[in-house]
Amino acid sequence: MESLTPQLGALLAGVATHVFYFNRYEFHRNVYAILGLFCAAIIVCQVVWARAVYPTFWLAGIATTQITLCYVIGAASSTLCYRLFFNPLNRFPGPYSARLTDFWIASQSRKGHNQYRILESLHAKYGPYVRTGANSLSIIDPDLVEPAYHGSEKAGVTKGSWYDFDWPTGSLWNERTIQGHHRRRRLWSPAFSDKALRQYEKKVTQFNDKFLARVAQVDSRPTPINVSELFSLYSFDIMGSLVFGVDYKMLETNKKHHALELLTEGLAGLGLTFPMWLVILLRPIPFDFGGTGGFHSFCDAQVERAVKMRKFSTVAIQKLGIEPLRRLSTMLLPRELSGLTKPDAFRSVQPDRTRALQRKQFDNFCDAQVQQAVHRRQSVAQQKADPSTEDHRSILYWVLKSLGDQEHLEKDEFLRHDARLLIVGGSDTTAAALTYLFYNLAQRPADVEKIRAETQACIAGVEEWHDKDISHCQHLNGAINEALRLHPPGPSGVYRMVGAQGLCVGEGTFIPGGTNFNMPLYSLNRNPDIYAEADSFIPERWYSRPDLVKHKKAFVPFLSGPYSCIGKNIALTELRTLTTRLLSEYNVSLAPGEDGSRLLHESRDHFTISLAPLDLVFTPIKAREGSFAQSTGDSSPIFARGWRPDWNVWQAPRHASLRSLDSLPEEAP
Ligand code: HEM
Repeated sequence: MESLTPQLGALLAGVATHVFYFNRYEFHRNVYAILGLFCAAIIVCQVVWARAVYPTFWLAGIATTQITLCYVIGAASSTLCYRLFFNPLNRFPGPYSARLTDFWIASQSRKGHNQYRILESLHAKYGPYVRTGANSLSIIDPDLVEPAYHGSEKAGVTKGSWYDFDWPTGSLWNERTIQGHHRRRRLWSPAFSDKALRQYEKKVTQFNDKFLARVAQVDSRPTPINVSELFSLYSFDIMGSLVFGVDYKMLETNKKHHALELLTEGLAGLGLTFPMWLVILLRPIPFDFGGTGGFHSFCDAQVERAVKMRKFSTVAIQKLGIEPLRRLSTMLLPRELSGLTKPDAFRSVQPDRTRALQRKQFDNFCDAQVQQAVHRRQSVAQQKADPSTEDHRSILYWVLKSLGDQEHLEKDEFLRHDARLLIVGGSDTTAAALTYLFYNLAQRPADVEKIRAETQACIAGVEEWHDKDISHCQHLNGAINEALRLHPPGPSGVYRMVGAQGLCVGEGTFIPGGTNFNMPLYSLNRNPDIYAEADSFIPERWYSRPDLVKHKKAFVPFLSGPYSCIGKNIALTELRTLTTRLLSEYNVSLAPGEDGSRLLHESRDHFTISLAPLDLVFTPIKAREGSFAQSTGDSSPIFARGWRPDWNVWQAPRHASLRSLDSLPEEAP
């Protein structure tokens, strides 16, 4: 019995560390310290026992291993027992495996990057509260919207541990405490003031012109346009110009900037909710998979590394056996690569960059832009140049102004993170909103007519109209709301944590303190308890049919409260002005053979949605009103029936300001 005392002690120590530490505190931020302490304890044990207790180093090693194992078993069994029997979250329904591990939900969504769809099916099965992890819930109860977002400060709700993926640095968005977040957001306020927004709108107008030029380029022969891509180019061009003051000219050249390519793939891991301790633990691995690429990228990187090693030593690979690698790649590689034959799969992997590296490159790109913006501002300030030059009006200009004359701002880790945040937050989201809006409008000519009529009434006779002239157009706003409701750009919602005191929701649901939760916007926005005819696109529900919205406060596409979207007004300006411009000149329809199923089913949930293609046809209104429309004896639905080569007899309307773009290449995007 006496000889078992150290093992028993280690077992109890394991239980105690779980009960008094791991189970009570967020330990992921200290994961390195914990690991270091653990390794140090093992080494001390080994050395002390080898010198003082056991006759040989070998025997001391066996004893140390036993003790270590006992400690780990103690901590693991205590965790298991707690999760199975004592966790207060066990009264919430959900898959049994979700009780045990946070890996469950990540493993479910890893293959298809479709977490929001998995959450949708879980809610359909279990109701408004679903257990999705050892300490997390997914909730679509409208009563939670008020404390979670509008009144989060009062309710003690903060951002969840998910936001620590860049810990200990990170952007404004990663700031979890209300005070810390408030402090940082104050710096950004001047960049989003009314005065600044008025200046940004001029830039938005320039990009609207360019967008119409792209469409006009192909409209003399209505050719299908992949609008997912074109709206991405548009929104990224705008964000580059607004944030950094640089025009990347993607709309003119119809070519994606490499940073945009990197952005999409590099952020894929954000849509997977792996436990944060693992993400932080594995981050410094040379392939830098951690920040957001997560476990998935790490696995891809490992496979890639293994494949590269093959080049150096075929003999070694032969000894390892290629078959296990192939199997591993089938399991871990993105779906599009799995199922390929062995050489194909490896050929595809080799030239491909890992997502982690792509993210790193995207970060480098943003850092370089920040550096240039800082230098530009400094040099212009030194020359006392005209402060009304365009560069001065970028978002970074305002932020640098708030920061004052600090030295080496280009190296400011937080500023660099914030610049990346703006690019990501402002481009993907707006592109998604525009794409889904036009997906719906393309199938609803009556809504297009209504929007056209009301916007034209507002801008007719106004020489240079602005967003404020159309911002009250009810059908336009209603259509935008419906697109954001049915297809939220961040479909899985955001991650929040309940304060230590817990939270009472509605009439009697208590969420224990420290619980992480998310409200998947996709499911929340289609909840029949909140909206009548929840799956239908009905713009009128936002103005003349209030009976179709049962909980108005539950509609939060930009969130509300202290953590809400800072770029909401810019986004709405883009959405309203571009839609008005497009619909005033074009009818829109699905391209022949397009039914939107790629967009609906193949878009990937990377926290924001990464869009699959959608082909639309824009047809000049003049053409429709002319003899062709009459010759079919049909009205607007004709455009959904297919493209006819004889449409090319109609000349595209040209905006006077677009003549400079006439030299653009001829091919369709
Ligand atoms: C339709 C377009 C947009 C939608 C639906 C949208 C939605 C959201 C949502 C839901 C959040 C909260 C995220 C969270 O708490 O995790 C957010 C935050 C944010 N958005 Fe947007 N956004 C859009 C456009 C934009 C634009 C154009 C910009 C930039 C100009 C932008 C910049 C930001 C920033 C900086 C944050 C972080 C704010 C903070 O943490 O204080 N967004 N957005």
